[in-house]
Amino acid sequence: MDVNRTILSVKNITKQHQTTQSSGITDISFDIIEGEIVAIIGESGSGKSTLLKSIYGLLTLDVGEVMFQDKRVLGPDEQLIPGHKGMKMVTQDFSLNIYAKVYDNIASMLSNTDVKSKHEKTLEMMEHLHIAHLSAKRITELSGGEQQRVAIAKALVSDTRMLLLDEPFSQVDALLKNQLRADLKRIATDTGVTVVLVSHDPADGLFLADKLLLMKDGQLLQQGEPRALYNNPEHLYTARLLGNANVLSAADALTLGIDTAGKQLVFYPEWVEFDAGALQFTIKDVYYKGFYEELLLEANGLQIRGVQLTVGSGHKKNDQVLLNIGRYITPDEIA
Ligand SMILES: Nc1ncnc2c1ncn2[C@@H]1O[C@H](COP(=O)(O)OP(=O)(O)OP(=O)(O)O)[C@@H](O)[C@H]1O
Repeated sequence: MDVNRTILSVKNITKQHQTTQSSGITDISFDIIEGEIVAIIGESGSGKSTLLKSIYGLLTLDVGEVMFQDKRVLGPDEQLIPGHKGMKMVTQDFSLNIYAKVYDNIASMLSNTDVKSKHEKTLEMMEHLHIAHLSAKRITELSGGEQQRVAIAKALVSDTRMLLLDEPFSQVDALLKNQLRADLKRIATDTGVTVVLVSHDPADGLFLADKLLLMKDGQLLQQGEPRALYNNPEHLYTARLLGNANVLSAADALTLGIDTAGKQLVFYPEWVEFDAGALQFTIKDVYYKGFYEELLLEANGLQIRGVQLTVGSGHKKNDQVLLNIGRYITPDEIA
């Protein structure tokens, strides 16, 4: 039997920062199941970091509570070292001792009462993170990606059940990013640890997460499994954040023969069928992207962006093409 055990429960939490404008997070509630990877995503200033810090016990909440393994997470006014010992947060600066060796950075998290077990656990964690070969290197000798693995190993070695990651891929280039995303997924599966990460790049969430939490203006706008949210966004914000959504007004939709009953028409470029249907568009521009081309299409001043074709499909600038908007949604208008 599949037993889904809640490891974290966020109950109606509100935290307003002391500024003249309203800022922070308002009345947020959700549960996280043990072993899940959860990504908190949203535009800049939407409250992602405030939420992560609240979960970790770094902020004194105005209202509500965070329960980790059925115990309330205490805030900074209640205990000197915030949080809970089963949770660890890895921040963007990694907080490593840069002069110490990789091994010592990780081992320093364990007590000396059982030196043999300390050594074994450190070795085991380095194996898990694929950094055993770096054991004797100093942090200053490592790349950004390697430092990140050491930081995660350090966070996980002391029986951590939940890993909180603040923008884990912000320090690495695009090539390494895919590798690190895949690594993080593997590590979570191998160790069974629950991961909560904050990212300004929704692609991280789509790639990695079992569950997305979409923040907007300090509120939890939508939550759910990435594929479900991508395919059925309740709000325009969700479609814009997760995909390269095209948005047309109801009046513009009508000119294309689509009656949206006054709502905006939203569709991803991959929902547009090419050389099909009866909508005649002009190719206004072709953007070369390597193994594919992206088109800018226009009809009567209406533009459709992001439709992709494989290179060599034969379509070029100023060609007339027929399109069919094979699928669209008319989500609620939270911009
Ligand atoms: N310590 C603070 N004092 C005052 N206001 C704050 C503080 N921290 C955050 N805020 C404000 O609270 C709101 C949410 O900020 P937060 O950092 O949580 O958002 P975010 O989604 O993580 O943003 P970003 O992606 O830019 O890091 C913003 O309006 C921000 O200016």
